[in-house]
Amino acid sequence: MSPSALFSGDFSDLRSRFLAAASQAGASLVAYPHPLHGPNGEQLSTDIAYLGRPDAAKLMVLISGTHGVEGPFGSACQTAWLSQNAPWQLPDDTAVLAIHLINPWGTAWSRRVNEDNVDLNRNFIDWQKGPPRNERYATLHDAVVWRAWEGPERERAAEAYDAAKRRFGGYAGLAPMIEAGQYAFSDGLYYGGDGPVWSNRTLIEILSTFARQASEVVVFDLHTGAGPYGYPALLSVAEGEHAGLDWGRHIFGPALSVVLTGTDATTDTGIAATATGYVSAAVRKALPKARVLPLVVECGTLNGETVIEAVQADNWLHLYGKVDTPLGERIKKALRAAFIPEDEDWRNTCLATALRHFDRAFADLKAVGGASAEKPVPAAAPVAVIAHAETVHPGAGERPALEVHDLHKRFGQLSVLNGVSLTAQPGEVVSMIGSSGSGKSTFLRCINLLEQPHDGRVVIDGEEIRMKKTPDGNAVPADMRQVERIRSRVGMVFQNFNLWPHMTVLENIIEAPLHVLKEERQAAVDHAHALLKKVGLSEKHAQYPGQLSGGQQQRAAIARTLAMRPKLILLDEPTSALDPELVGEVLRVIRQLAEEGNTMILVTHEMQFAREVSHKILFLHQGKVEEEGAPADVFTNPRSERMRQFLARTL
Ligand SMILES: Nc1ncnc2c1ncn2[C@@H]1O[C@H](COP(=O)(O)OP(=O)(O)OP(=O)(O)O)[C@@H](O)[C@H]1O
Repeated sequence: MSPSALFSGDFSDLRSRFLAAASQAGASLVAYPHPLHGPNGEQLSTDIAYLGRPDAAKLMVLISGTHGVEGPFGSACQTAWLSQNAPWQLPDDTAVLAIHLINPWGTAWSRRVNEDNVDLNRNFIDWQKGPPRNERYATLHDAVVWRAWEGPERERAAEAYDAAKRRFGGYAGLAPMIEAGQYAFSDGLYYGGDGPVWSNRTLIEILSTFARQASEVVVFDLHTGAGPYGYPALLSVAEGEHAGLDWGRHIFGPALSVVLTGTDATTDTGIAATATGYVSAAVRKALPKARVLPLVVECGTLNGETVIEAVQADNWLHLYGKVDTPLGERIKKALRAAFIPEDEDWRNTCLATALRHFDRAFADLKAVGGASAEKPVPAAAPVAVIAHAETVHPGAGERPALEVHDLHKRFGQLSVLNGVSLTAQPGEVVSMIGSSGSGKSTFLRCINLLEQPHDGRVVIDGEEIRMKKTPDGNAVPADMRQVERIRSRVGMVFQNFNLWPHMTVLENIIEAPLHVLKEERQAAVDHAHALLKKVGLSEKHAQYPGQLSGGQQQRAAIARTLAMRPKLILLDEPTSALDPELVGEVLRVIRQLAEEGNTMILVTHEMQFAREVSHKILFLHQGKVEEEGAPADVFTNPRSERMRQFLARTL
């Protein structure tokens, strides 16, 4: 395989090449499954390969995919270096840890950010202290984030952008303000998040498992997209001087550029010296006793303004556009080209330079304190899979969270459900899609008996709702106490929020826990505050629903649902009553619930979101399941003509 071919293919190709090279090298492999899947329905994970003794004091770490779409470069470097040095010989005191695609979602979906629109390299801040403020970005936000691809709003944004460029000395003056990262606009560029994201938590877990023993550590974080085209730069990014930087200067001399970051710091390397929250900071913080040399290989591609335009367009596409359209495909292609050019020379140069840096650093690492004898690497343990508590894959072998068999419902003469069945395993997200009037909402309402089905069975968490027949042949619940009990385990989020207008947000949330679950008041209040923090509404607890935006009301409604600790959450078009700019904040909360392993049945018209977040899609047509399956199958290869027509209308 030619070196440049190591860059090609999708997430699964990169992953299988890395795993093959790592096993050939004799590495122990561990997979950290990501809670979401890729565009082809593939299971996503961050994989690690560890070569050497577990107690090795000297450790070389290679990280790829911090910015998802840049992943193919880092992956190619890892795969090539592991293959090039096979069969591996290592001294007893030296080990290698390759962390493959730390933001696997971003690589799989070709996004620079992660599943929460977060720039991972701005997320490693000290969250105890709270995020820094970026007032300058706030003044630019409306100029770089627009809701419509064309039209007056986009034109106004373009004018504002040009005016800002004139005011701040061109794009070069603007870039440090935008790229510094910001923590106030979750739909914005270089958003650092509102807490540690999955990739952040996973990296820290990996380091504390595999690097804790090491006292001398070299870390390479592999990037593209900044600096001159095809000219890989070697950088070390730090908030201040430390021993690792001197070590780096000693190894690389003038080939290493040290970038000291700070609010008004500058650099000519193409990366943002104004930013905080870099991986480099995280590694040093995670390994406080070690001497750490954090290095970045940064391969320049297109000029900075073209790169940021590609990122901006992708941000629009993800928030307001549709990926599966000619425009969507054009935007994705431009984004990929801005980070991984289809250019054999660029690829070969970047790869060869990175491998040289690895070799040089590794030679010095082995020599620290005197080189020990090299020996063949011992046989590796088989692949292990670490399932985080929060990412446990929907449960095989457990009883289903929900089973619905052959559900029928009529309104007068109108047959709305004509035998709908559905099974959801614990932790699964099932999305119901279909035209208006196809019966989706009615189906949800029948599950918790807000509507009474005429026939069929509903089993929730193993308990079947007992029904009896009336003299006219209809089915009604046999035991209303059972219905109440089961209902208390099923949360429902409505299109129109349904908050009590005369109660504050906090009172809305504690109402049912106090009266239905009989929780102690203080416990209910504490839980409510924790939930408000989770949905980003800590400040709003004393406000009344009428004082909140639609998106905030819906997030409060979600917190109220969660307060009942539901086994199953039903969401009935939770974003369709919202203005477009408020949809994203609610989808992000729902996505977080999915990542945390909540079982959810979601009725939605947000196709891209359904595709990304669901394990299963059900397409209803005239009260029947017309098509069902994994999102990648249903959206990419619809079997029925009706589904094809529906997608053509909605995508
Ligand atoms: N309470 C009711 N009484 C009479 N007809 C009803 C009632 N609720 C729903 N319907 C009818 O049942 C059909 C299915 O409605 P339902 O709301 O389940 O569809 P849907 O697929 O959720 O549509 P949408 O996407 O527009 O919300 C529609 O024709 C609707 O008018």
